[in-house]
This record gives sequence, structure tokens and C-alpha cells, in this order.
Amino acid sequence: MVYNLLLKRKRIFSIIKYENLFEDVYAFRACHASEHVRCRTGFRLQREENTMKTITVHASQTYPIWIGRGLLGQCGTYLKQQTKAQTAAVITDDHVDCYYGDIVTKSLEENGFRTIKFVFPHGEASKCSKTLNQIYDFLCENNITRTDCLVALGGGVVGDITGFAAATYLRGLDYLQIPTSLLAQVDSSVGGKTAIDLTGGKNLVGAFKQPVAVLCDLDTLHTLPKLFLADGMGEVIKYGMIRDEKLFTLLEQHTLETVSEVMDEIVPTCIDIKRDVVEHDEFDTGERMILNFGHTLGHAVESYYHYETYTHGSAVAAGMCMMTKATCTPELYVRLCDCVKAYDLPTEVDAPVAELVPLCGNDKKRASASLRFIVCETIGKAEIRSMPFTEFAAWMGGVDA
Ligand SMILES: NC(=O)c1ccc[n+]([C@@H]2O[C@H](COP(=O)([O-])OP(=O)(O)OC[C@H]3O[C@@H](n4cnc5c(N)ncnc54)[C@H](O)[C@@H]3O)[C@@H](O)[C@H]2O)c1
Ligand SMILES: O=C(O)C(=O)C[C@@H](O)[C@H](O)[C@H](O)COP(=O)(O)O
Ligand SMILES: [Zn+2]
Repeated sequence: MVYNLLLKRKRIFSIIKYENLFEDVYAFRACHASEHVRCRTGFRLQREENTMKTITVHASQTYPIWIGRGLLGQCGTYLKQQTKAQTAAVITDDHVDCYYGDIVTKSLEENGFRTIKFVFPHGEASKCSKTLNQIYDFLCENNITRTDCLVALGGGVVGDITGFAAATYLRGLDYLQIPTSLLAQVDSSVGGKTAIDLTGGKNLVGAFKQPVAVLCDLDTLHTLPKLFLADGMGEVIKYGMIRDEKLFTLLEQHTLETVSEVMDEIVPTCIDIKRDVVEHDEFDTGERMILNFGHTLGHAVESYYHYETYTHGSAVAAGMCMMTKATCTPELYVRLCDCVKAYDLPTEVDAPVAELVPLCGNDKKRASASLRFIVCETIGKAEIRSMPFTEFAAWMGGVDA
């Protein structure tokens, strides 16, 4: 109850004050709420187990995505179906650990896995080589072998770095994705892009490594702070824009306050779009680039502000609006901005576009001198455009985006 009161209070706070409150919420939760979450999850497990959906991804590795409620307490049973591993190494961050570390460990142990856990500080700053090396050392000290597996429990930061550790440690071992943020559920846990950031840019070191399965428990979203619910909505709006006008229209009928009512529809819809795109172009040589709508400028925004001011989903939201303003009709731009604003996301940033553009030079869609970027002139349809980078820089620099 204290947590709910804090969430209500939060709405009248500025983002800066919100950060402090956010820490308070976690501090409160870490001390008192472990049993509460475990009980509630157990209750929902019985009530809603039948509504579980499975989406199967057919890529270099075929794997299931289980979507439902109350699944976390059974993760060991699910994982056992997908791996012969004896040890499961759970990798998570400090926030997620205080909510869900125990319930996951318990289920893995009950299902016969020797279970070890590595916890790192939350936030994008941890998606770096320092944390990655700590994970490697932890796996080495605990005698992890190629037949064991990793479990990524958390948001996109945990998923991306754990996936990369799984792709590279001992030249590759199995990993399970348990996404707990909206962004991770609809996007980062699916499709096998894994990475860490460099000072020079986002996700610059990475690998394609599909998980053995994704366990997507919608109940975990109950503890996700609104700021990160909004962040995930940035990627959800992206899916509407690139592939699904019906989804976009549904999003227009809701706001950040009401969207939880339709989450059971939104999450599988987005996952299925991602599945389809990944199945056509797993290694990102063509069609998959449409999943990067808003990211060319979005990643530049994150990097310009040193990954501190804008989280990924909010930077993508601003990136989509800036690109749409520069390339599409004013009507479409206004429609997109209205939707973005309804989810408390930014439509622009203070940084001048001319200063963001040089940071696009490290974009992974760049091919030698050409930069590719994504444009949606019609809602539900995305196209990949290509331009010499110098031309792009001159054009965007001159466009009042
Ligand atoms: N691999 C991909 O395809 C892909 C796709 C999109 C984004 N990404 C990456 O994902 C990252 C962003 O992911 P994110 O937004 O999940 O960030 P995140 O992992 O930092 O999670 C956001 C915050 O929410 C907390 N949190 C997560 N789940 C929670 C829960 N259920 N209850 C309470 N707190 C919870 C985390 O501890 C963290 O503080 C970026 O690094 C981005 O580049 C990757
Ligand atoms: O899965 C993809 O492909 C995506 O582009 C999804 C994006 O939302 C995600 O942020 C991805 O990590 C960006 O890819 P990158 O190749 O530009 O690092
Ligand atoms: Zn993204």
C-alpha cells in the first residue's frame, strides 16, 4: 500500500524529484515487500495460468516465448524443458533482484538446478565492458561449463549483457530470457541482438545469439515504475508505426494511465511483429532494420546526454518524432506527437539536431559512406532509405527537426 501511495504522489513530482522517489520505492521494497510479491504472484498463477500464450520463433535456433501471468514461480519447470544444464547462473540487477531474485532461484532449485546468482547495479551505465568482465569472472569462479546456462532476469540492460556473455563465454552457452520491464518484454528479449555500449556509442560490441526460450510474465509489470512503463511504450508506439495501424489506433485510445488495461493484447501483438521481422532477416541485413525506426537519432540522443538524461525508449520516441518531422506530412507528425505525449514521452530534445547528426556516424545501419535510416510515411508501413552520410549530415543539419 505504501508503494501505491508513493506511485500516486510521484505523478505531481518533476522528473528530478522522481528519481529520488524511485530510489525510496526500491529501498522500501527491498526491506519489506518480498513476501507480498511472492504471494501475489502465486495467487495469479492459479487464477490465470490457462491464458498463457506461446509464440514460437523460427530462427537459427527455434524457441518458444511463453506469455502469461504468474509464470515466474514456475520458471524452473519451463527451463527444464529447454536445456539439459545442471547449473543455472542467474544474472540480474539490484532492483529486479529485490523483487524477483528469490522466487526465480527457488523455482530453479526446486527443479534440480544448482543455482548461482550475480547482481550488478541497475541502469544503462552497467551495460559496459567492466560489468561484462565481472560476469565472466563470476562464471569462471563458479566453474560454469558449456553445458550450463545463464538466466537473464530483468530489463533490457540485463538481457543485452547476459545474452552477450552467453554468446561469448566458452564460445557460447544457452541462456533463458526472463524480461521484467515492458521494453524487454516487447522488444529486447526477442530476436537475439545482444550487446554492450562503448563510450563512442550504443551497442557497438555485440553478437546475435538467440535464447533457448523467453518467459514473459506480465505480472512483473505491476512493480515497474511508471517512468519505465512509459519507456517501454516508446518501443510499442514504434511497432504501431512500422507495422500495425490497428495497434497504433488502439494506442491513441489510451494514455499512460489506462494502457495497463490492454497490456495483455499489446505485449503479444508486439512480440509477434518482432518474431515475424526477425524470422525474415535474423542478421539485420535488410528488413530487420525497420525495427530501428527512431533509433538513428534516438541512439545519438542517448549518447549525447551520456546515457544519463534520456532512457532508451524516451530517446527512441523523440527520435521517431524528429525523423517524422523531417520526412513526412505535418498531419502525420502531429498524430505521432499526440500519441507520444499521451505516454509522457518527449517529442524533441534540447540538443540541436546539427550536434546529434555527427553521433549518427557510428550507427550500425551505416554502410561505408552511406547511412540508412527508417521513415514511416504511412502509419503501419516503414521504408529503409539510404543517403551518403555527408548528405544526411548536411540535410538534417539544415532541417529544423
Ligand atoms: N536487444 C534488443 O533487441 C533491444 C531492444 C530494445 C532495447 N534494448 C536495450 O534495452 C535497454 C533498455 O531496457 P530497459 O528499458 O528494460 O532498461 P533497464 O534494464 O535499465 O530497466 C529499467 C529499470 O527498471 C528496473 N526494472 C526492470 N524490471 C522491473 C520490474 N518488473 N519491477 C521494478 N523495476 C524493474 C530496472 O532495475 C531498471 O532500473 C537499453 O540498453 C537498450 O539498448 C535492446
Ligand atoms: O531487434 C532489433 O533489430 C532492433 O533494432 C530493436 C531495437 O529496439 C533495439 O534498440 C536494438 O538494440 C537496436 O539495435 P542496434 O543494432 O541499432 O544496436
Ligand atoms: Zn530500441
